[in-house]
Amino acid sequence: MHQPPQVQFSHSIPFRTFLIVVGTRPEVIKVAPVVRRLRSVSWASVKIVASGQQRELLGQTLAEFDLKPDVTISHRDASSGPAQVASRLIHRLDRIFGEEKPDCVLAQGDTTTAYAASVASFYRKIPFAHIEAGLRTSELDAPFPEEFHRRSIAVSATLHFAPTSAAARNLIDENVPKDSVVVSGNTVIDSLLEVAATKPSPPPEFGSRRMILLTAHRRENFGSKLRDALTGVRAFVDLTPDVGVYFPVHPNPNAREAAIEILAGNPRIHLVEPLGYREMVAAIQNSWCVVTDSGGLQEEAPALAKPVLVLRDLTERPEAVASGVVELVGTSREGVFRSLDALHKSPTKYNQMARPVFPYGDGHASRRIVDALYRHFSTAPQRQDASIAALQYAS
Ligand SMILES: CC(=O)N[C@H]1[C@@H](OP(=O)(O)OP(=O)(O)OC[C@H]2O[C@@H](n3ccc(=O)[nH]c3=O)[C@H](O)[C@@H]2O)O[C@H](CO)[C@@H](O)[C@@H]1O
Repeated sequence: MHQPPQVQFSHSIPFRTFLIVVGTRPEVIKVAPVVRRLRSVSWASVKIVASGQQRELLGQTLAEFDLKPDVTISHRDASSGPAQVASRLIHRLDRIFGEEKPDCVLAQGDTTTAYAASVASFYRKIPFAHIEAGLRTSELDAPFPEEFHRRSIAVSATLHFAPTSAAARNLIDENVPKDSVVVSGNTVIDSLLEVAATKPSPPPEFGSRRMILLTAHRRENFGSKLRDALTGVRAFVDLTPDVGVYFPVHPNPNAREAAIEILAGNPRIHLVEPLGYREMVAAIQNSWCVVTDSGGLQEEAPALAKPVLVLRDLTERPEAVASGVVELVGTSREGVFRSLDALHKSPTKYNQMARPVFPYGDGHASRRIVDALYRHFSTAPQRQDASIAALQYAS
């Protein structure tokens, strides 16, 4: 595996304090390696702020990665549209940033939490470092509201950690200063490879049947799109006796109701509660293929040599599509049925898609990120724009 260039820590830098803001399961999975690495260096301290955007999944995932939030934002108000969550969080984070006075705020991805953290940092003039920067679809509302969040974050961030060269190019095309962009790889591959190496056991339902690992919960698919897609999966499984489905169902009621209504009642379809990350990695490793609208699974499954059918028309992760191991199949019932059937009927097609490819990283993204933070803070005075050489790496 390619090793990233080592930064020579030839002189010490003043001690720096970082706040990492997380709100959802995938953010924890993706920031955990960065937190661990920042905690292993002598020049930094890091605190975790839990935004509570996803309450149960956030707590479970933090515990699984042995992380405890230093500050937890509790929500008494139950209203949960993106506007309410964003406005509450900007207000609360502003107070926290004012009290903590960190040298830098970090957040990952494109959630309302990451967006609110970037806005609150901007108002406080605190440098903001964005992990998983530069992902883009061509449409501002797909995915909704994540595409808007990530484009907005790019406007004010000081450092942009792009997972791929294409993501870095997207940023530069939007006039983000080149020297503030670092191609780091995606930290999800750090977490994935670490967990996969421990060889977690597959869920008992897997047996010897070909298992489709299914996840579906994107806001823009709720309603008829999700129902159509699940109907396509159901029709395929009803007609194909050697195939089963394993579906960890997201707690969102829109996802849950559709899953139960359309998929319950076939003994080869297993609807289960959300999995811990170890169980999830085992489920990917032992699946026949992955059918999903998730972003993270499009990154993880190719690294574990599993074909992915994506229940969307667009993706901000085109690299694995270009490699031929991920296919965008949309959400129509015929399209989903046809794609599963083609994969089942053609061993050649299956084998072409079941290859390990690593377009999103090599497992060393967190090291590149912490090295880049070191470079930035060893040269830049506090609270000033970044000047950092773009690190390129061969994936
Ligand atoms: C399409 C899109 O905009 N997706 C964004 C969304 O993530 P994303 O769509 O990946 O969010 P998901 O909730 O699907 O989470 C995926 C992650 O959770 C794991 N998993 C999933 C199910 C389960 O039962 N147990 C479990 O551990 C998966 O292996 C994966 O690592 O927020 C992320 C964090 O900001 C961003 O990086 C993504 O760009």
